[in-house]
Amino acid sequence: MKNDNTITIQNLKDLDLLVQQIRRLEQANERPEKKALQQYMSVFDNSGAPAIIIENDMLVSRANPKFEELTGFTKTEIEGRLKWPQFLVEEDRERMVRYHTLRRIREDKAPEEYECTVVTKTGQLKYIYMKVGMIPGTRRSVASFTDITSLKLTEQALRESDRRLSTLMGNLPGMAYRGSNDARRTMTFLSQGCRGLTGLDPAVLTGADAGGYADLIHPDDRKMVLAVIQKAVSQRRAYEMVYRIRLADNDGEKWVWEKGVGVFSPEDELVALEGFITDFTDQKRSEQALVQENIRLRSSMKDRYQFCGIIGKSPAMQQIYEMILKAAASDANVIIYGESGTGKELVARAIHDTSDRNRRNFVPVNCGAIPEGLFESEFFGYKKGAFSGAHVAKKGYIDMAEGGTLFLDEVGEISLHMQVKLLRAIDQGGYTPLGGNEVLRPEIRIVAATNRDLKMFVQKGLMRKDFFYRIHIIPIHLPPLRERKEDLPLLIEHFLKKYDKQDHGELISGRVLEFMNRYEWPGNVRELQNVLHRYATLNRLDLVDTDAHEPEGRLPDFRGPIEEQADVPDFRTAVRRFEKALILKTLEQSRWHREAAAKRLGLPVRTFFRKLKALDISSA
Ligand SMILES: Nc1ncnc2c1ncn2[C@@H]1O[C@H](COP(=O)(O)OP(=O)(O)OP(=O)(O)O)[C@@H](O)[C@H]1O
Repeated sequence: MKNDNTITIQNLKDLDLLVQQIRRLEQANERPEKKALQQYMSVFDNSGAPAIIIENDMLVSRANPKFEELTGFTKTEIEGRLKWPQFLVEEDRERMVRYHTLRRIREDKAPEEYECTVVTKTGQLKYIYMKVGMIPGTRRSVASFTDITSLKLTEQALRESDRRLSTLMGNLPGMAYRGSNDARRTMTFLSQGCRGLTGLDPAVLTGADAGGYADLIHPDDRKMVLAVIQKAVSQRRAYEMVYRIRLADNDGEKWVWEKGVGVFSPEDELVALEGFITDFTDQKRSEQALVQENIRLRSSMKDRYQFCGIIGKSPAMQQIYEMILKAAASDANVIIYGESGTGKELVARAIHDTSDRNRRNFVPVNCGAIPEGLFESEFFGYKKGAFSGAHVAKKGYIDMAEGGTLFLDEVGEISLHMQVKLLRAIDQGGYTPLGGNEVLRPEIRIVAATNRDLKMFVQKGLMRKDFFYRIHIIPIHLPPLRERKEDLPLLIEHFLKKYDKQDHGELISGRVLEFMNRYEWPGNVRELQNVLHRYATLNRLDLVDTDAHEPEGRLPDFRGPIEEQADVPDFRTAVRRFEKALILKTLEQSRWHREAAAKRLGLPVRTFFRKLKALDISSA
């Protein structure tokens, strides 16, 4: 505090200084001169905080303008007329009188600072925080106030909303939580719903030496739960999952549904996880019952001639349908063996579509078409700027398949080096997108496919044993078309219906059908599909005869497209038709082995696959 007239008491600290100053003058035995006193009184009056001087008999002898403002009484109404307790609510009076008396017996006996409630002239209540000190050598005290009404009201509103929230949470059919992001899932708060859900009192799980919530999670689900949380938190998004918990006292288990989110500080540090967990047992049980019922119904269906878009009613295909349903009901990895064109991808899709992953992605990857150098970026993705040319971040296949199915077609083409990386990614180790630093732990199911003998690959050292055993859990062997000729009529009918706008179906004579029946179908269903597609669009039936004898009247052979297409409208169309015919012919010669066809044409595998797509051959 400075010693001039411009000084004001801005707050309680200034009041302290004022009292100390008076005390010093007293101690120095220098009676404050009239002028100095006047100065102090002026400071008192100009104080930014309400202040009063209280006499021994509790009469207020001086009040500053701020106090007038606070209470609505004027100086004339207050000074020498009103006693301090008269400004207080009934409940506070006794306490204030006690402090007042104590302070005069021994100053340090009474608290210096406290809260009380003042009643204004109009009867309004004001919450105040006050500080009181004795004026040395006198029986007077000086009190200064801070109006904390709005603070108190906010506090009350907060308490009320807290109360309402906890009533609400207490009555919810589940438990709300706040906890740390650690492997034990330490909880700092659990709503009362904890008892109903887990059989445990919230205090048991939140106390200082409580075991973490992770202990309640079923051991088979724990890894998945932690991985889902880590992944969501690292991507700043909410997590949601269904898993099992074990109940207290070995009282069985429950399925629960959890949804939560990471809470971040303004400095962007993860401070907690908050969310909600609710009983999901009934829903899960009815879902499981439905899947079982589905399996039962489907298994009991006799003579199924098609399943999830797969055509075939041979006993071999019936067995495949059973296998698909069994694989769909489990979460284990699947490997599909079969020659090219037997429908391995169709089977993989059917497993995905009938499993409870069907709301997430099915991501097909042709491992044979990815050059070694691009493998990592294709599978793991990359961040923007990870390498020159990475102008935008790109998701990898693994991330795209999160929660769903990753279909690894031609899995035998994956190099040993990449097998290690993939294995680590899908097991505990996780993976990091190129140019990134967070470790992602995927939750995917792998369905792989191959037309090679993978056991032989392992023996020859072309496939790692651990990788093989990781993917070879449920094997499905798709029979080639020549071993299920009884499916031919159904397939022919199906494809002609699909492609034939002019209804050539009737034009396929008995002799041609017979020929088709004897034909070996090296390209399996894909070849049959392409032959019929061409037949429907070009009115030509091309088959490369192997051992079968052609029917009388010969099927038309492959002919040069230019002579045949005399009505070519332009150069580009002509080139396109030529390319298509050439590729089809080469595919036939390579028994529909696409890599072999690419090699024969001297094209890089990727380019060849692009062409197949552009010319609509792969989907034909
Ligand atoms: N049983 C079937 N019913 C209907 N269409 C089928 C059937 N089998 C295969 N197809 C069709 O044949 C084509 C090839 O099938 P798919 O791609 O699933 O075979 P694949 O075994 O994965 O072949 P590849 O090993 O060459 O990748 C697809 O267009 C598919 O729709």
